[in-house]
Amino acid sequence: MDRLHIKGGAHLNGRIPVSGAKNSALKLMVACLLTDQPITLTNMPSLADTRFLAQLLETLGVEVYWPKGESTCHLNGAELKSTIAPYDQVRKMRASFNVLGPLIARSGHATVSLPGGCAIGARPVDLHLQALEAMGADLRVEQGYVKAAAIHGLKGAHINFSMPSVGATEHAMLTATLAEGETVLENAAREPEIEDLADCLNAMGAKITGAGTSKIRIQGVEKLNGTTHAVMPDRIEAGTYAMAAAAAGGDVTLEGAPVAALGAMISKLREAGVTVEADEEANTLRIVRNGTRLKSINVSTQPHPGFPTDLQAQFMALMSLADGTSIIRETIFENRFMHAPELQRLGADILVRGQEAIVKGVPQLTGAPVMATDLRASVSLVIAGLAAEGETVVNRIYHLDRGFERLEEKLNACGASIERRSGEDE
Ligand SMILES: CC(=O)N[C@H]1[C@@H](OP(=O)(O)OP(=O)(O)OC[C@H]2O[C@@H](n3ccc(=O)[nH]c3=O)[C@H](O)[C@@H]2O)O[C@H](CO)[C@@H](O)[C@@H]1O
Ligand SMILES: C=C(OP(=O)(O)O)C(=O)O
Repeated sequence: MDRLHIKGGAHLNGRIPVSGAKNSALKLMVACLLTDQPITLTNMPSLADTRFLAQLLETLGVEVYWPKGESTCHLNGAELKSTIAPYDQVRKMRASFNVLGPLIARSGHATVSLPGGCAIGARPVDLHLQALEAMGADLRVEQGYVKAAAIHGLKGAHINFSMPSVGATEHAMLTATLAEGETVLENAAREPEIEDLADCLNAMGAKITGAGTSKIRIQGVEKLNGTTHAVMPDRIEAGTYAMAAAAAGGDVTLEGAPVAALGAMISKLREAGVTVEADEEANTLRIVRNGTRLKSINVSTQPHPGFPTDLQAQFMALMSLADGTSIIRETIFENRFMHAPELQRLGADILVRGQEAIVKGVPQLTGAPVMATDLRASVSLVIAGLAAEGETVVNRIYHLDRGFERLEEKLNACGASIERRSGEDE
């Protein structure tokens, strides 16, 4: 199993290019199931998750042409050969469950394993299933699989989500593009990745308005076409490197950053005393911290445009070095503080009480062996390791490889010292 050896203490200076967004790319890839014409996705991040989803799509009969090292992926779903998404290919990743609705829309039936993904809470799929049922799908859950059929086709529906779920909004939107008549999604999630998906679907001939607001309207069409679409830049990756620079100190410019999508994170970094120069036209974000100690501030995760849950762990790493006490509230997932005990191994002072973590900043962290427990938790340990004195070994980085493209290369180019080694955990 791979692990990272990080020699902490170096300031970060330089430029980091931001990759395409994992959470957007995955749903864009699923869109290829809705058409018999080719889809080309550019700015694709080559990650464990995107490569893994490509394999699931191949199982379903999609021809995938995506050579290693290339950021353009060609998907051709002209002839689907299966409507079964097996457990082994769905359990590792949340987004793969979103093939269910498109398969029903295209083929009239589907059997899809219940999903996995990061172990950060119960993560039910009731809202996905309610939306598909409202559109006329007949669903049964048997032996861990959702078995679905829509004998009379899918029909547009009025769906009022009880909470703004990103995955359920995207799943309903994908499915409704081919349903007969109008679908209205109320209390829809407003994450930027939803707009990116709507832009791609509209380029394929879908009729979607309101994506990015809490009310989305989808006028069903009979057929969708192929298209070429550039995956939006990864706001979580950009936010992560911004916090790495803030924690380690230095002067880092993120290139191709989705500045407008990062408003909440930028304000929190500024409140903490970090200099952030955001240029929306040039798509750059410059992060500077020289010498001054970080101020401790409170944060509560919220659906977009609030502070993203996917940046909470990274922010905790940062606050563990701040002057004073910070309260971090996680309101989206029930169990997303698994990084706290690992950060404590590096000397952080954190007390978890239910949905809150009370972080008393310490002047210095010290390197130690730690274990990655989920994707964003892993990268919070990298951030802490970069700022810590001595060597930190982050074990089980397969979690990290799900969502960060060329992480060591990007950080080492700015002066970090991170080495990947294989073998037993240390
Ligand atoms: C692959 C991907 O894009 N993953 C992102 C997506 O996950 P994902 O789409 O799984 O997250 P959701 O927005 O659906 O989850 C938000 C909340 O709704 C709850 N819920 C969700 C669906 C449902 O059917 N029933 C239900 O109760 C969840 O348990 C959670 O408490 O959005 C999350 C919240 O921004 C991010 O952390 C994930 O990185
Ligand atoms: C939690 C994440 O992914 P998933 O939803 O696939 O578990 C994530 O991207 O942080």
